[in-house]
Amino acid sequence: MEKGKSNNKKNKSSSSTAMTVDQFVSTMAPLLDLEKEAEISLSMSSAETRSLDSAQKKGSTILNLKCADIQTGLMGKTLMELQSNKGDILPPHKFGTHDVVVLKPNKADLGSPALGQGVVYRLKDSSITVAFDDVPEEGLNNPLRLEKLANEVTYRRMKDTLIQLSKGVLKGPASDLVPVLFGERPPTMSKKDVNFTPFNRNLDHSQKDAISKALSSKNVFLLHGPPGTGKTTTVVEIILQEAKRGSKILACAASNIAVDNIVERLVPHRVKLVRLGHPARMLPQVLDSALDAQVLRGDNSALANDIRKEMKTLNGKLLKAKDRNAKRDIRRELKSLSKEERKRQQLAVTDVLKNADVVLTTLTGALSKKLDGMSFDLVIIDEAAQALEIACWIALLKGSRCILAGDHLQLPPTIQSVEAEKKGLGKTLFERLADLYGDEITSMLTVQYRMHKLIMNWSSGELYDNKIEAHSSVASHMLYHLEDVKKTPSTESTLLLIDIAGCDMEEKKDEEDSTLNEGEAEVAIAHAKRLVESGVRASDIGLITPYAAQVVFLKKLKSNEEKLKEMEISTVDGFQGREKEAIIISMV
Ligand SMILES: Nc1ncnc2c1ncn2[C@@H]1O[C@H](COP(=O)(O)OP(=O)(O)OP(=O)(O)O)[C@@H](O)[C@H]1O
Repeated sequence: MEKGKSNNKKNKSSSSTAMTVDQFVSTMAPLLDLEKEAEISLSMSSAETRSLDSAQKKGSTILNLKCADIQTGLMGKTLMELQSNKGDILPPHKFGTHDVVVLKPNKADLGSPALGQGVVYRLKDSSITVAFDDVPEEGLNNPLRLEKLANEVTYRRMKDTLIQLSKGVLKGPASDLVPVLFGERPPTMSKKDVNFTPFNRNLDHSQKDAISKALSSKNVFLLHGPPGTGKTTTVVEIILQEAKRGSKILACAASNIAVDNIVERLVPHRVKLVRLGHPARMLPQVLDSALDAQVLRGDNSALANDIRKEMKTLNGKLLKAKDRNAKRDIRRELKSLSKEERKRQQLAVTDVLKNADVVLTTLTGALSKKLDGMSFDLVIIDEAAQALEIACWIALLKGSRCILAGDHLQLPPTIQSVEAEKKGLGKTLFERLADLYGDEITSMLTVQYRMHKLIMNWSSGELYDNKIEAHSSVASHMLYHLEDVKKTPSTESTLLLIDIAGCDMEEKKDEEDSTLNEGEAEVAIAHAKRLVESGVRASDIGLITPYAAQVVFLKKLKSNEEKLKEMEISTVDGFQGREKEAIIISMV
């Protein structure tokens, strides 16, 4: 690390980015309200949405669906698959997995009651699967519609956290951490280098350095991970080392998928962990680690079950009893059993959480009542540069030390309200701390395992001071090195630019004011076909674009191409953190 540079950075920024707790709370509270309003106006509940058709055009409603399949699974939830009554693919929409939705009769009035409320579990071009807690009982044989709800719970939770921060956190687990994160007290590191024996034998030098520094940090550490440099790999090793030291850890990320990614990589190491959250939001392979699943396996759950059986017998007796005194006695017994049952259920949850060395959840999930009163030795946040600072505080208030992993030079969190964004809602804690303390608390990973060096060189030069090197496994990797791929003009270039200027391919706007270019979309699909014809598997190709309207149009073109069925199409944001052998970008 360059010392001089770190000091520079610190001096420059302490004045420009230091912020007191009070300033933070008073700036953020109104911005959160703006953001909430913007999100509500995007959803169905908006007063501006006067008709169902306009709601469908906005993408917040999908009309005219049929129930194609119902299954039970997922810890007692009902999974319902819905398809369009009108054709093979769903109309353009803005539903995403994990969104909260309501199911209604297709033609029911805007404000009419729902048949059921659930969480989007799976999305395909032709169907959408929703997980309901209870099966909607009637109306499923008629046409249906789905409406997207604004996620008000998340805002309430963030507001609660601001209130907690504003009340002062002199007591509580984070009392020593807060002053450091607001620049009132300097961060500290243990004097001695921490040596460790890695669980992962493949760690590179920059990963090992970062881990050692993370383990010696006493209050805050930033793990800066440029694309493909093994940030999550490093986070997993830090968690394992900390668990080995006896720390109780809360590990979070902004998105469910990022949390599951960590769970998946921890499970083989048999560390005692629990994943908190709605099972419909988890990857199938981590469900075994879910709190719900572990609670069901616990002794107290078995006891609660026995009590429920006993109550059932007693209820039967109560129905048959004639004598008033006997009835009174049974009722009394039922009441005490019911209390005992509730207690056992709560204990079952507490047992699992107390027993775990690592608790994993999304940032907003960390405000779950189940974690009330619990404190952690360490809070680790992955994807921290994509999370709102307020969301980070939900987790941070539960711990005395924190490690944030991310890359503030990649995409920031998505913000709906232009005004809130301008006024600073999107400035992340990661960025603020990087400005405030710089190299003093940061390690950057410098070996990347994703890209050919020619692709990497641009970002390394522009953003990372030319410090990134490509690992030998990828440095010269070409598409035609893949099994069964032929050397053709499409597979022998590392980076291919196709200029469509002057080709009569004009941009246009869709009803939502999103931009698309149909001609360019055809060029992109044609290139994907050439790659597949050269032997590249469609599932190894990702087609990304900055505009939602272009995604919709590309998907429409793809639906006519059998060979491209397994190719993923997504917005750029939606793809961040993923990897494919070949990426086609439609810039529009
Ligand atoms: N030391 C290593 N040796 C070999 N492969 C590695 C090493 N570290 C990471 N990788 C590989 O590099 C890829 C990216 O790793 P990981 O998912 O941890 O990166 P990341 O930095 O979190 O990614 P993103 O850029 O999406 O944030 C993975 O395929 C991983 O297995």
